[in-house]
Amino acid sequence: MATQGKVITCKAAVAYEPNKPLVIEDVEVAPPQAGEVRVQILFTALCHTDAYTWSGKDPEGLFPCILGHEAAGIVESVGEGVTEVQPGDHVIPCYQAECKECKFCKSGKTNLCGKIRGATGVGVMMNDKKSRFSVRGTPIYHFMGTSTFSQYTVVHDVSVAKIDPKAPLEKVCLLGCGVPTGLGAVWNTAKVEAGSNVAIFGLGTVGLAVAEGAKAAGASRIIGIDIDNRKFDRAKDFGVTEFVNPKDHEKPIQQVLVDMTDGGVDYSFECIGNVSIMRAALECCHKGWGTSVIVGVAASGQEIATRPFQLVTGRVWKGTAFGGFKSRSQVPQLVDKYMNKEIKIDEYITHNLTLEEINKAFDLLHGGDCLRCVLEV
Ligand SMILES: NC(=O)C1=CN([C@@H]2O[C@H](COP(=O)(O)OP(=O)(O)OC[C@H]3O[C@@H](n4cnc5c(N)ncnc54)[C@H](OP(=O)(O)O)[C@@H]3O)[C@@H](O)[C@H]2O)C=CC1
Ligand SMILES: N[C@@H](CCC(=O)N[C@@H](CSC=O)C(=O)NCC(=O)O)C(=O)O
Ligand SMILES: [Zn+2]
Ligand SMILES: [Zn+2]
Repeated sequence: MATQGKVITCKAAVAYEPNKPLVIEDVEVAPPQAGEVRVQILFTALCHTDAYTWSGKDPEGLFPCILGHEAAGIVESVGEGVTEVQPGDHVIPCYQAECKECKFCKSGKTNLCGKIRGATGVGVMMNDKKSRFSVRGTPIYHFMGTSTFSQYTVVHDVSVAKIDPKAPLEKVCLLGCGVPTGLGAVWNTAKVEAGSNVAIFGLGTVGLAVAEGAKAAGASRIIGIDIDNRKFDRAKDFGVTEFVNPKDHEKPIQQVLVDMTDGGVDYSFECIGNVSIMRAALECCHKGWGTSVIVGVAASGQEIATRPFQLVTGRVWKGTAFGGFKSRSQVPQLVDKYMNKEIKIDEYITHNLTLEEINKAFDLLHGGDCLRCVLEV
């Protein structure tokens, strides 16, 4: 490979300051060190979490940085000791690593991995605690261990899933975050059973993927809650059977749902990132067994609250990261499921733009029509 072992200069979208438009820059990307992989990113989507960090509300948000964590590409080169991928492999970068060796990975109880989390939380690589990105000599922080708003990125080898080379990268990039998160929240975290009543707060990509997962699990009532009535038509295609807009009711939304479901739902999912709604999602659950899963990411300083009596009387409060999927093992399986038409992806892609148009893509993300916007990088 002509570029192997050399610095690559390529285009990337740099976030210099919170809420200031991203700048398309010529970025220098250093070669991968031991245990690292340099990936040519071909397609990346935007997730609400990118907007959250860009907003300045993420306590781990560091600037200047290269955001992006829902992408697909091709391995350009690998560092010393990398055995599981090689140049030319088609891959999905995974912000939730899977080393298969740490106490988290070995526990069998979680998909969280501890091997590199300390480095990814401070925007650097594990080896030397430095960034592989720079612009005119100034280091640019990594983000979530992925930084996919760049034509080339460097990731840890434990953060890259090798996938079927026949899979269309412009579609399966979505398996880097939102769709698995929603499906896995239902299948892995809540373990919804057939016949259950489910409430989903927030009908964006993550909420709709929860609906898709709940339908596949055989849920009988799937109640979507959103503040925009236009969301319902689209949500029906993903499995939502009933729609509630809190603005149409005087009573608190949890009471509305309790009344609708003879005492509360079996499972609820908060897919917004709003701590008041997290409380409502818990309190709309049935006494004795109702389980609420927090999926949304809330801003720094926000805290959840409820009367402990809600838990004493049998409701369960849980959370999920990447839907509980073990990334390197299970992302390739999700790709296969998509190829076998067992899960949707195309239906979540409402817009397609290029990396140069990334600021327009962020504007779209805040409009009600956009689920996922895929950028050609
Ligand atoms: N735990 C994890 O691993 C992951 C968490 N996330 C988080 O999940 C959340 C959802 O992500 P994503 O689907 O991309 O985001 P979206 O913004 O697309 O979805 C959120 C939806 O909730 C709606 N909404 C906003 N306020 C309310 C309200 N008060 N009541 C009901 N609905 C409301 C929004 O409407 P409108 O568009 O009109 O504002 C939107 O349709 C985010 O917080 C994201 O950071 C994402 C991926 C992984
Ligand atoms: N830095 C953020 C962390 C936000 C968060 O919870 N991220 C999710 C993924 S959100 C994807 O779109 C996650 O996987 N969390 C587990 C983890 O190890 O980060 C903050 O501090 O708010
Ligand atoms: Zn995401
Ligand atoms: Zn691990």
